[in-house]
Amino acid sequence: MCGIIGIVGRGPVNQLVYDSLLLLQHRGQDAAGIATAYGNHFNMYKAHGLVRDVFRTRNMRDLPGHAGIGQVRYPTAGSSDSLEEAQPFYVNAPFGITFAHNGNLTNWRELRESLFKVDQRHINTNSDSEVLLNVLAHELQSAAKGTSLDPQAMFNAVAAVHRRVKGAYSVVAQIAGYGLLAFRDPFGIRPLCLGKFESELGTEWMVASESVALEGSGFDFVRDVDAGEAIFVDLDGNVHEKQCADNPVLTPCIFEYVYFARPDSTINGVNVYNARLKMGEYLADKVARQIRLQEIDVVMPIPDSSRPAAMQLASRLDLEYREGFIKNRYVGRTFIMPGQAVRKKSVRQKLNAMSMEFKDKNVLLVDDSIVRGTTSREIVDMARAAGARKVFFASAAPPVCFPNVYGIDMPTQDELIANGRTPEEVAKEIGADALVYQDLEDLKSAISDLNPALTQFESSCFDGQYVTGDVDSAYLERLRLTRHQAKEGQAVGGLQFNMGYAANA
Ligand SMILES: O=P(O)(O)OC[C@H]1O[C@H](OP(=O)(O)OP(=O)(O)O)[C@H](O)[C@@H]1O
Ligand SMILES: NC(=O)CC[C@H](N)C(=O)O
Ligand SMILES: [Mg+2]
Repeated sequence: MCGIIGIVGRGPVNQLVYDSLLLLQHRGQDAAGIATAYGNHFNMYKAHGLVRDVFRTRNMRDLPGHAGIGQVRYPTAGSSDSLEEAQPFYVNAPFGITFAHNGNLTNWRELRESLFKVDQRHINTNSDSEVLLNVLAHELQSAAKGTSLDPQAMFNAVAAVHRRVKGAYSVVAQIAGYGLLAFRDPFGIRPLCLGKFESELGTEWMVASESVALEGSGFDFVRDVDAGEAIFVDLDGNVHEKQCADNPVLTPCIFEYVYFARPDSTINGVNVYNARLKMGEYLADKVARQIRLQEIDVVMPIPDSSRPAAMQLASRLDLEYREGFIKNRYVGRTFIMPGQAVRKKSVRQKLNAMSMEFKDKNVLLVDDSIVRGTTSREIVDMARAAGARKVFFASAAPPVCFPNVYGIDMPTQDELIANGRTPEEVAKEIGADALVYQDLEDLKSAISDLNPALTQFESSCFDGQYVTGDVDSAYLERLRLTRHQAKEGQAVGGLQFNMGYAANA
């Protein structure tokens, strides 16, 4: 999951983009980048690492301008090693565009081929985002009247993008000399919202993945960008908006509410913290049906993301709530780290069990989700080593059994611990005495209860239903093989593949 920011301000925006990216750091820890517009000239800097490590004073000084975009990356296509795949991206024609994307395209291979053979555009990385930028650039070129562009032409271009592209995409793009264009795919799978700030010099606008980035930077939340909608803010701060999809159906990723988003964000009218409290309530009722409550001495969260759900579960069941695991605040999120070895090592570095909370107790550990089982395996082990008698486990999300192709890096089924296993078998695998999973219907209700208008969700990792309609078993098998080949170090793409592709095509 990546985090994106776009700002049209009244003064220099480099610090503002930086500060907002810091507020989205939980969405991507691999690379960060900022591109600012100074008149018709773009300045850009991107590198691997956390925001605070990427930008030095000299880099910030080299980012002048009253408008800018930024991105924090969690790769789902290409690789985490390639700096060329870090964002923002830039193309020089038409007009000059800098671009940042959150999401993942499902038809990027087909698009890359048609871009090369028909549109005569060469893609030089394995990033689906570079493909998306080039589709946008091509459609802007087709929609523009000669050398000039108006908002209607931009909206026509976004409509054409919607017709060609499949998958998840929330986008911010700067068009040199014009302003900031932002849009969201017709299902609104990834979040995107708009905010404003009344400065002494006039209104400033910000588009961000999550509302926390707006509010934390002093901006007021205005609204979510609708599924399929495009918003254009010109360099004078005038806002133009248009629905560009033929048949938009808001179907947001349910995993944003479970894990990805910050609890203090509000997405599609639902506050994430409240949704997690509700998940705790529904989960409590299922725990009460499956485990004898007298057997549980204490409920504990697995920091950080499960805290609200665990707290509410304990309160509903009238059980004691304690924090037995202390988190090292200098270790990031383990799930979004690249590679299993580093994820496994980081769980131990990140969490430490305090024996006084575990000794001779039966504990119920609550996590927001169990995906590969990296965290739960280690945690159950740590709880026992700290003296726990019985270790029960509850997950605020249902079993994750299917790959995600829309911006979460879980591309193969065989890495998912619940794939092909019953909950009892997963319990055995992680070493727990019992395991309770949330039901999918209850998870959906936990969110819909807070906004009854929100009834449809992208929940493929739980139910195998892919909303874009182009993901079938053959697609998933190809994804699996690609991933296995990549792990074994075989050439499956990258720069050399692209060059070969160009030469042979
Ligand atoms: O089964 P797994 O593959 O281990 O994935 C699930 C775990 O990963 C996430 O935690 P993470 O450490 O990424 O972040 P958090 O501090 O926000 O909980 C999530 O909250 C679960 O704890
Ligand atoms: N998680 C995301 O949003 C990833 C964006 C893009 N697909 C990349 O890999 O860089
Ligand atoms: Mg966690």
